[in-house]
Amino acid sequence: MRSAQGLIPLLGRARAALSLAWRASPGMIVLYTALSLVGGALPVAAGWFMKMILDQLAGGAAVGDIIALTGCLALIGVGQGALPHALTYARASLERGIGRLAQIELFSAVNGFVGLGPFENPEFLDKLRFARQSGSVAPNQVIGSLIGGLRSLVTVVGFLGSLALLGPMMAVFVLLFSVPIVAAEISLSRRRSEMLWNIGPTERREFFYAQLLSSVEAAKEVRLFGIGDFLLGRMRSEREVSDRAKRRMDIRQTRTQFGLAVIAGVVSGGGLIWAVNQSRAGALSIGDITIFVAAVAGVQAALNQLASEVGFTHQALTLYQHYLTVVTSGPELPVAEKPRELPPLRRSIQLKDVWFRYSDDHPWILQGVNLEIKQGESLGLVGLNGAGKSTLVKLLCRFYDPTRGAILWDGVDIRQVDPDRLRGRMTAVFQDYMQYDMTVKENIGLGDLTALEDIDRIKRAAHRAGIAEVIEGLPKTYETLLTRMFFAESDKTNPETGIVLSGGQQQRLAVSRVFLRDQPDFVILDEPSSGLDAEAEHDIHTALGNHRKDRTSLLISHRLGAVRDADRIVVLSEGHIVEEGMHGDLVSLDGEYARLFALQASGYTEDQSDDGATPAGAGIGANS
Ligand SMILES: Nc1ncnc2c1ncn2[C@@H]1O[C@H](COP(=O)(O)OP(=O)(O)OP(=O)(O)O)[C@@H](O)[C@H]1O
Repeated sequence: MRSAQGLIPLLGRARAALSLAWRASPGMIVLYTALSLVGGALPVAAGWFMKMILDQLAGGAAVGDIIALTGCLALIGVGQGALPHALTYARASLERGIGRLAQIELFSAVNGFVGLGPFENPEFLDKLRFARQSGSVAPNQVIGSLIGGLRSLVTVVGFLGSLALLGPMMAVFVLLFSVPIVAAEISLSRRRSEMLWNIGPTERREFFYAQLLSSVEAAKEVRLFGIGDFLLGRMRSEREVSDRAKRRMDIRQTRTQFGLAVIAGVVSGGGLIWAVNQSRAGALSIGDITIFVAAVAGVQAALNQLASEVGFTHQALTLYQHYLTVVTSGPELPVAEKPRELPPLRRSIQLKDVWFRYSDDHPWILQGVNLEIKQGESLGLVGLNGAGKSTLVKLLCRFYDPTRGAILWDGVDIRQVDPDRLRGRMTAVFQDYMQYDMTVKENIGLGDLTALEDIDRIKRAAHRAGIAEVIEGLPKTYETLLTRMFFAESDKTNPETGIVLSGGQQQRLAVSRVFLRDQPDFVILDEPSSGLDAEAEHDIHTALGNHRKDRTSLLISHRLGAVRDADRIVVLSEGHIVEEGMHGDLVSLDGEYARLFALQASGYTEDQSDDGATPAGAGIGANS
């Protein structure tokens, strides 16, 4: 486990957890503390009143005196009965407040990441999982333990004081008994935290298989290839691995706690023998024995409670490290303190000797790429799978920074610009575009929040993406929910509660987000038409072509016909630019592009002459 385990870091985390709890709900903390302190004093008071009643009875006191004492004891009993409910209410309110604030702070921090690095890093994803679990658990645990500890302390001090009056050695003996309990609980919690971290990857894999078995995306292949049992087997064996680790931990814990229970029994039994002997010798009254028994039991229960709270707190604080790491990490990419202005693009976007790899352990994806995209130019980018095209897009959007080299916007390094301003000047359809489980209107409106409520702009964008007609036919047109996830029991059979679009329709919706941004300086289209039928692809490329006209654009497509009308085409291979020029130049060059183009063209021209191959499908969106 990588998190520091020393006392100082733990105290630092405890302070941070308490600070969060205080910011979340100061009033409830005060109420909860007050109720807890009263709750801690009540058992001691009950013990003393019981002792006094018994001593009065044994001494033949007046009935009136005994009734008054009994009345007080009854009142204490009422308090003891009612208090747990008040405590539960206060605790639940406190937990809700802490949970809400922890969630907001965590997701604000996640939202503050500039790029994609953390989201594509498995170690970070593990941290995030623990952070989500521990973000509210630790502050709740610390505040609960602290107040519960105070309450136990009141009980322990009260009873120890009583014990000290009766037999000072017994008080010392019972107190010493607490040391091994607390030490054992801390050791157990440390081991449990380590175990939880170690089984993180196993649990992630188990979760992955469970997702595959239940997700609609995977259901087709799972059934067609008959891999359900195979995945089930893998999920089960991952589960068995994590369960074995947890069982080992449970056995260790049970063994330790059994040992402690034996010691507790010996202490109580020894104490009782001592008290009975003292009573026979006339040194203790019946009432003294009562309070002695209550004190030993009360101190042991309070110490046990205290020790397990310390153990839980230790474990929660160990995992809380992940929460603090996430919320305090700040942006993962450097953000300029005084960002430079980013006026509309006038000259070019330039990649200067750009090298990139995802981490030091990964291979180079881009190797010394030099590329200038002139203002107003449409650039086509082609290359085989894995050549680095989408990676280059990620750098242009500043989802990552180049490992070496720079990307310049009119000569300004994009690292010196506010990332939001940079992205505000672009628009994009990504290869792995999103469909949001929201209404049609929102799905389009998210392309430009200023248009979220501007139905005319949204309709225009839908129209240009060729999806308007489909939307008009939906039960609630632009207000139709594009998911069946949120239906209520009462309307689950009502189609108006949500529909599912086809893959191509979803892609058109993603394209309409591009059309919503009226004046983007730079348009990125990474396989914008991969899921469309031939006619739709033609329509979309024509519309996108118009949208790109006079704008700087980058179009990535494996269908070379779609990029052939670009002003310039660049061929990327294994992280290098290997060819560039216009379609005709590249075909004449007879290199990689010509080879790929001929390969695609042959699929359409089998029964035509070989010369002048113009693939019908490959020519979609072209000037041909
Ligand atoms: N987050 C990541 N971490 C590590 N490696 C990655 C990551 N994303 C992509 N890669 C690797 O980078 C290389 C280039 O991937 P990229 O997606 O840029 O290629 P591409 O040219 O867009 O391919 P395709 O045509 O298949 O979309 C691939 O080898 C891929 O495995």
